[in-house]
Amino acid sequence: MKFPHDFLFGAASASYQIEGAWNEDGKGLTNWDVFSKIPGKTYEGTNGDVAIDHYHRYKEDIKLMAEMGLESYRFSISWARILPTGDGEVNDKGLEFYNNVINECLKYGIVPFVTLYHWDLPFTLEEVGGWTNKRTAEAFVKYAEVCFRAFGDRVKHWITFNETVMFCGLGYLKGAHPPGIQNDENKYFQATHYVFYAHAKAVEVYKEMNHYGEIGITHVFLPAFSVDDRHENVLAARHANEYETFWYYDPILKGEYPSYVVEQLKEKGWTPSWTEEELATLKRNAGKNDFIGLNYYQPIRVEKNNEAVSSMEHSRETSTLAPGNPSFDGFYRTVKMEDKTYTKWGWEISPQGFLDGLHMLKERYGDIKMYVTENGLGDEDPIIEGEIVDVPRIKYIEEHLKVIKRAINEGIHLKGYYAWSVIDLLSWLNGYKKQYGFIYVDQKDNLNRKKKLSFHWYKHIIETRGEEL
Ligand SMILES: C[C@@]1(C(=O)O)OC[C@H]2O[C@@H](O)[C@H](O)[C@@H](O)[C@H]2O1
Repeated sequence: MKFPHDFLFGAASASYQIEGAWNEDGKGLTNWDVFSKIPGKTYEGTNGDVAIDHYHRYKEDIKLMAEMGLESYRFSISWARILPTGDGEVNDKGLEFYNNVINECLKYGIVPFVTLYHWDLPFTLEEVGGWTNKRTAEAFVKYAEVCFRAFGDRVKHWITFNETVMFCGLGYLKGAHPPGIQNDENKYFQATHYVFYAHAKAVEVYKEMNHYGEIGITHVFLPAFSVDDRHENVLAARHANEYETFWYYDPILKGEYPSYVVEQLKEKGWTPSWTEEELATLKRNAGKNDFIGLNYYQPIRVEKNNEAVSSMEHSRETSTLAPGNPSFDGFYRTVKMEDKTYTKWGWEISPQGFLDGLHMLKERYGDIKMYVTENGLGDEDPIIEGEIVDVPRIKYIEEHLKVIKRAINEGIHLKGYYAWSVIDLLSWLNGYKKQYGFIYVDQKDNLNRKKKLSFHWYKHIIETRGEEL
């Protein structure tokens, strides 16, 4: 049986990780341009100054996507190319670049799926408190409106934010991402609230413009499961799902925060300084969301944590979701289990965990449309006689596509799959240690592109609409 005719087979990227041209054509400084140059922050001091030079090679890259038969390309716009100071004057060269990228996609019949914010914040806004300052939320709405007006005639699929838990959690709890603050729960929850408020306002603006496209938000989807049936561990899994999933999806889809978390924030003094107007904005716009995007890589297996957790020191490695760490509030810890399979970076490989998690979402949020906006294998790809033989990636994606087909048959409203990533790109903290792409980029030879084995495999899957899966 094939995937439905309206199911989109896509792949994804992000501006800071592919574009380079960090200071070209009027682009403003971003938080990542600054943070990545602080000694010790990234592996071997890698940064996005050049990345894979997509800014100058986008035509070659999109042509390769067309050769793969890609139906849709998810990419992000760098806010600082459009509004270099965050909320000041528009930079026409920035508009020009993304108009060119969009038109190049459409030339090949590739559907552009645009993320407005994939972690690269104009530095002028970071300097005044970033997402803990309501000015950033208001600036985002202005930026979103500029993009809707400039590109909305051709872009009909919009994602406001990518993985809020990552840029807020790593920015204010683990300190591994800008602004590099550790263990500040008040700033963390405040930042997430202003992001949700900015999202709701952007949805409201978009719908008022009657572009007849669709808009949503993308979250990390990290379903938590207890390691066993012991009551305290079942409670730990519930706690993890409340803080890592419902805190993120409820304000978007229900227009209110999960009471389980709200009550505990009050007890701990971590309640954001939200206003009635902001909460009313969430409520008023919840029903206008067209979809949610799920970035699924793995589930987490949790147990109650009974050891005291002082303010944790974090490293690049502990900040990348590998199991074995206590939660920020010390309530639970993630566990690596003997009977599970893991990547080289300790991420569990669990298509079944995805299916179980999807049913959890359907139970809580009903029939909301969903896209898998990221899924893929970060690996050190085997190179044999000059060919990139990334069989592990093929197997990983194949197993997840099989489960997605099954989920659709079980009534889950899934309408597309975007592999992370379309092309090898810069990892925020890990440089080029692991690759994710269908297209290889030779860091040792002029960033030359080369089709991997998975490129040809995915081309076949798209052509046959996954009939054999
Ligand atoms: C931490 C990490 C990684 O490098 O493995 O997770 C998977 C993927 O998630 C994306 O949202 C990030 O933009 C991209 O850089 C990747 O980041």
